[in-house]
Amino acid sequence: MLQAENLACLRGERVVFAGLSFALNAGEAVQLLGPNGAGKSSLLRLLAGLLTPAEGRLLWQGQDALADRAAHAARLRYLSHQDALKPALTAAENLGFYARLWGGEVAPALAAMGLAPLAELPARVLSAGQKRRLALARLALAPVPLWLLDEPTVGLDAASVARLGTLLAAHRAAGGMVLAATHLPLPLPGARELRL
Ligand SMILES: Nc1ncnc2c1ncn2[C@@H]1O[C@H](COP(=O)(O)OP(=O)(O)OP(=O)(O)O)[C@@H](O)[C@H]1O
Repeated sequence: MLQAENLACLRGERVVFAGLSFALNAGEAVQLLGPNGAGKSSLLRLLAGLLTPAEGRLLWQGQDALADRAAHAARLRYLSHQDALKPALTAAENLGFYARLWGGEVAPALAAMGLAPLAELPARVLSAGQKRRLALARLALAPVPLWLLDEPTVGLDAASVARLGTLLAAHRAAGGMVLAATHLPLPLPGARELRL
């Protein structure tokens, strides 16, 4: 279980949010909602261990999640606004880089996001939506319990949103947790809403 207790986040000199508490159990999903600048991306970065909370605690199975940042990083996938692709590498090579880090098979992960026909194209020639799909295909590599997704469906066509829905459903059915910031409807049936 992931538990946030009384979290506060400072960016620059400003308090972005404070007194934020929630819990996420195996198989559960939360959609992070709120206007531009409300702190959704900041919360995801904080949950990913990339920002330190100004106040409060983040617990994983009842223990301080951020005491060992490497152990925390190993239990999550964080997808930011940026697709983090190397433009000169092909789609398959980009995913292969992460497969070597995390384990998993490149071909089924590409297929999960409908990218098999584009496997040998350099990432620089992919369209915006295809780049987003390639970033999302990382989720289909080795399983980890916690997915933190920042506006995952921006630029995706309907078929790709449905493919992401399949990945999300399988992840949750296996006990995985999802926190996703979004301004768009997400394929996350039964997700709770957390409004910042
Ligand atoms: N490095 C930084 N230094 C100072 N302020 C920052 C920094 N990064 C973010 N902020 C501020 O923190 C606030 C929250 O930003 P954040 O990106 O978390 O919002 P968001 O809810 O994800 O917004 P959006 O819906 O536009 O993606 C904003 O007011 C932003 O200007």
